[in-house]
Amino acid sequence: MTYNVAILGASGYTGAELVRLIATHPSLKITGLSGNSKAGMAMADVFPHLRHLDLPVLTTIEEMDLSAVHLVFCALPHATSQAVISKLPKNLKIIDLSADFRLRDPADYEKWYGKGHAATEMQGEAVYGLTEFYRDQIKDARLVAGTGCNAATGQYALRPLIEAGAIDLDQIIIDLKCAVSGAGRSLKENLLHAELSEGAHAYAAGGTHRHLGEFDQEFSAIAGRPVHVQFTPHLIPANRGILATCYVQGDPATIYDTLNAAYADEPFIEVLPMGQHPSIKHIRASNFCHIGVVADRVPGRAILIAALDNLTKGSSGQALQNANLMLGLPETEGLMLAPVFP
Ligand SMILES: NC(=O)C1=CN([C@@H]2O[C@H](COP(=O)(O)OP(=O)(O)OC[C@H]3O[C@@H](n4cnc5c(N)ncnc54)[C@H](OP(=O)(O)O)[C@@H]3O)[C@@H](O)[C@H]2O)C=CC1
Ligand SMILES: CC(=O)N[C@@H](CCC(=O)OP(=O)(O)O)C(=O)O
Repeated sequence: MTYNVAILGASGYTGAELVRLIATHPSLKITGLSGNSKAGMAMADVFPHLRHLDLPVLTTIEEMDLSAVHLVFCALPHATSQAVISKLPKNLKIIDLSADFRLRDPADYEKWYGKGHAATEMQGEAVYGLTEFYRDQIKDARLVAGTGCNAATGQYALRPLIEAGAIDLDQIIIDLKCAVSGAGRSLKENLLHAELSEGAHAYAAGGTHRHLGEFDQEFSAIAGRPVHVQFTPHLIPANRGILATCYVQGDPATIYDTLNAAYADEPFIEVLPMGQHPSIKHIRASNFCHIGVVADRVPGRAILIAALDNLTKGSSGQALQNANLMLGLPETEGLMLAPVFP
């Protein structure tokens, strides 16, 4: 059977990445693509790298015919997303890539996003989209909330360790580097080539980045008590990729064994041999996440390094993995592409 899918926000980076991945998916057909300022344009004119594909023209969301669509990917900015999703037909399966349905508590949403949520009843219904940890719920979900890309990277390194009680919960530091496509395709001064290239800077230091809402929600739920990690992201002059270096207190060998056991059967999570360092070059444009464990020179301390592609495992690849589950398809379908190297 072929399932029809529509992509809202197809003229953005994650939307285009969804098109790239779905183009060779054996069971999905793209029947609708939306843009906002780009509505009315051909995808080939917005994204020349997709020129070889026979794709629908970008329309507005209002113009889109969803009557024969099985699943919608919503790759819109947060806040816009909740307004759009709350009006979609109730029979549609939806994967939201924005932040709008990641936080289960409306008060948390308001705290981290500075505005009340307009569809609080749907917040409770949404399943958090970190596939490896919510697989069974995702299979039966109508609405799945794709994770933040930074939040996903840190969680892959740390979740099994918190679950196993293998690290000190009050001494977790996540030092993360994010490539520029993480900020989306809209024009921002600090993303201009002249200001970005040869540079690197921290942002949202001091515990203000909104992905802390996801870390707090998820880590505290696993631990059964509040967990407040220290987290500072940095913008780096790369196009795609996230590298999270996490400093923890715990026995390195136990940490390594715990991660290895947790991910032994996971098709997309690779724990590297002890002591090896992941690189964003090794997961580029793929759905893989690499995790390295290094023992510190001081006993009882370890460094975890996780790398994934923000546009693939951090958003659109994750979304496709979840779509496969929601539609009863093999979870890895369309996603086993090797990373692009060099
Ligand atoms: N980039 C990343 O690495 C990640 C992004 N996300 C989240 O995914 C979502 C999409 O991100 P990304 O693709 O990077 O964003 P982009 O800025 O690249 O794209 C945004 C898309 O939304 C459309 N859009 C903007 N405003 C409106 C509106 N008012 N009504 C309808 N459509 C609108 C744009 O249309 P047009 O261009 O035609 O105006 C475009 O298609 C965001 O919520 C983001 O936070 C999540 C994880 C990672
Ligand atoms: C470089 C850069 O700006 N990166 C973004 C990553 C955004 C992301 O994961 O998406 P959401 O906005 O959907 O949470 C950031 O750190 O905010």
